[in-house]
Amino acid sequence: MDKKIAFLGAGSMAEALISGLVARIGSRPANIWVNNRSNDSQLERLQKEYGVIPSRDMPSMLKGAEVVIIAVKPKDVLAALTQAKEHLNKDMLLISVAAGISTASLKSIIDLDIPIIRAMPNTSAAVGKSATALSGNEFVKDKDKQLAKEIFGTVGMAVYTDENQMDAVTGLSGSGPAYIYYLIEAMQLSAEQIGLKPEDAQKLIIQTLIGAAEMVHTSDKTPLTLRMEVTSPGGTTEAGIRVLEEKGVRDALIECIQTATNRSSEMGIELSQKISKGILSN
Ligand SMILES: NC(=O)C1=CN([C@@H]2O[C@H](COP(=O)(O)OP(=O)(O)OC[C@H]3O[C@@H](n4cnc5c(N)ncnc54)[C@H](O)[C@@H]3O)[C@@H](O)[C@H]2O)C=CC1
Ligand SMILES: O=C(O)[C@@H]1CCC=N1
Repeated sequence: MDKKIAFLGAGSMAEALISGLVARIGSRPANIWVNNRSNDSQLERLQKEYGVIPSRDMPSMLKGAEVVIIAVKPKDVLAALTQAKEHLNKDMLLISVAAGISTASLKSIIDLDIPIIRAMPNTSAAVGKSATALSGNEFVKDKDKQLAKEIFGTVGMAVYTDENQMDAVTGLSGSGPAYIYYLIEAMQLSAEQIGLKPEDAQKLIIQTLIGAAEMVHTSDKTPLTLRMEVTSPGGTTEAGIRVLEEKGVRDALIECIQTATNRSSEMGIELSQKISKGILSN
């Protein structure tokens, strides 16, 4: 891709997207510009590792940029966009990955009628496996939708949805990798306790997860059917799953995703309040 892309923010999400873009679409690294608030060594590292251009000079960053991606924390969106807004124009596509922040809030900060896409990827973008949901404001045209889909499509799967679904997407798949890592951490701890060698356990855990994901992905069977196929009456799985049920793990997961979803919506409200009070700092 030959388009100039400017990243405002250079943290985990920006890096996951950059690494995916550079590795997968052969985006020319010299077309990817990136800034952050103050961490010079992080910018140097990104330059070294991916060949992208670090810059804190907003006019140079945004001059000729066709896509501007906001990848700062939700609480920093107002400050970052306030700094950028006079260099934005209607030929640009603004994409925000900030959790909870609506396209209406973004538009009210920049005060410009330009296409804005709210995206919710996840950090598996770094390995080309993000699950990304996208939604756009009223100025988004088909070509903008295609461009965003191309960008996020190169780092995984990308689908369009209604903006009112985005908080739920954030709670489910935006935060989702962390839930899976949490499960892996627990499996690692238990492997230690049951006396497995850590290096064997690691390989077994990873392959078990990949295999189960692949089964759900490719099989016509429901997860329940697949689970029942593992569960022999009176056997090990039944004994293990009984503990999960007794401890309320299913309910805990449901509550976890609901709470993350609620938090996304709260973060949106917090930003709206800051915008209406004109508070730029954290
Ligand atoms: N980490 C994740 O799994 C995901 C994160 N997101 C969203 O991505 C955004 C970034 O998250 P992370 O990368 O995890 O955060 P992070 O804390 O790793 O990175 C944030 C970056 O923004 C920079 N920054 C702060 N204020 C700035 C300003 N005024 N101008 C320019 N840069 C500024 C920081 O220096 C840092 O480089 C958040 O809004 C988050 O909701 C979305 C999906 C998944
Ligand atoms: O924890 C967060 O707020 C961000 C949004 C989705 C994943 N990480």
